Amino acid sequence: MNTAPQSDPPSDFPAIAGFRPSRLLGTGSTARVYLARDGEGRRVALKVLLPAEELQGNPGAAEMFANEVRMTLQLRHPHLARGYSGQAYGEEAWLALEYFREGSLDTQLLPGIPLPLEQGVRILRGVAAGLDYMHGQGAVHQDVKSQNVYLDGERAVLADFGCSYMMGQGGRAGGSPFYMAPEIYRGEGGTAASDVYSFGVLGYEVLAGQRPFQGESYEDLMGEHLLTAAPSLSHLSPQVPRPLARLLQRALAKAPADRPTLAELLAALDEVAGVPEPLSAAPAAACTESGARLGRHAAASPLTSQVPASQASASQAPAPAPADEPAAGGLLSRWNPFRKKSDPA
Ligand SMILES: Nc1ncnc2c1ncn2[C@@H]1O[C@H](COP(=O)(O)OP(=O)(O)OP(=O)(O)O)[C@@H](O)[C@H]1O
Repeated sequence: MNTAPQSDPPSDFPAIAGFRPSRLLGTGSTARVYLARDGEGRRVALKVLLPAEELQGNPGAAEMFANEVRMTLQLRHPHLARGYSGQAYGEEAWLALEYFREGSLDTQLLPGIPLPLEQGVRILRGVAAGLDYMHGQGAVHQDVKSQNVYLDGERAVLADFGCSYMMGQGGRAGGSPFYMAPEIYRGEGGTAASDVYSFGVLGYEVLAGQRPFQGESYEDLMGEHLLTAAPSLSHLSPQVPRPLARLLQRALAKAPADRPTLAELLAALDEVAGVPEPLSAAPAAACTESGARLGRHAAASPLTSQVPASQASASQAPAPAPADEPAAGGLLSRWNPFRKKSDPA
């Protein structure tokens, strides 16, 4: 049942046919995000490309947004943000996706304070499962970070596919400086192993309450990611079982080939979680196909091509019934001073 108030939305809100925006959730580097009701009365996060005058310092923004629309509508997994519909191109490009009322993980993290082990492991398992699915589809995420992980009760969901691409089709290297693998700093293309590296940084953030490298500028961080060995996670956070701590530390190996696979990481996380049916082995509820793996980190060739804009704007999918809107709220304001996406290539 549509319980949306019938009053008109404020006039400075976008007029996207079929949606009633009610408030601004936030503004990113490419889009403004509104809480809105769609035609079925469900709550959605409605992402709308920023107007051209606001994108002038960011020439690749429209392309990045188009990419995000296509990838979000294409990928289907319980631990990836669900896209409902969108329009990839044009000045009024937009994307309607699953709304996460609890907000993103970064707002729940306090510097220096790890999450309780059980909660941290649950979050990491979810992210690893979503990422593993992406890799199986031939895609790389390229921007795994706590700001792009959303929480929905016990479910952790990886979102924001603006930097993602299908490896078979090529794309630009990118990411966020606290999380970027050495090869990305060197301007090489991102691979599944680069995502594993970013996942390792996320692992430290969640389980140790701090990122492994803390530089205060882009250059400092580049030096640390390229040259400094990651601190021991067991030392930083003795409550993390040794095998998992060692694996997460190995995810930060400078050479991509020395990093563990997501399957190895998932198995270690499953072990700590003590799950009877490992998430690593569970079928992805919403997936129709799965990809064969090529080598340790390589993804299969893409099983599906990117959704063309014409299809993207028509794509619709059923969604869970929305819960009541809560008071949004995290414990902290954003913890990442380096918000700009970089493209060192
Ligand atoms: N699906 C969602 N559910 C709830 N809130 C969301 C959702 N998507 C985005 N938001 C909110 O909107 C803000 C802007 O999101 P967006 O993804 O555009 O940018 P970002 O990830 O914060 O930054 P950047 O685009 O620079 O990476 C987020 O910080 C978050 O507060």
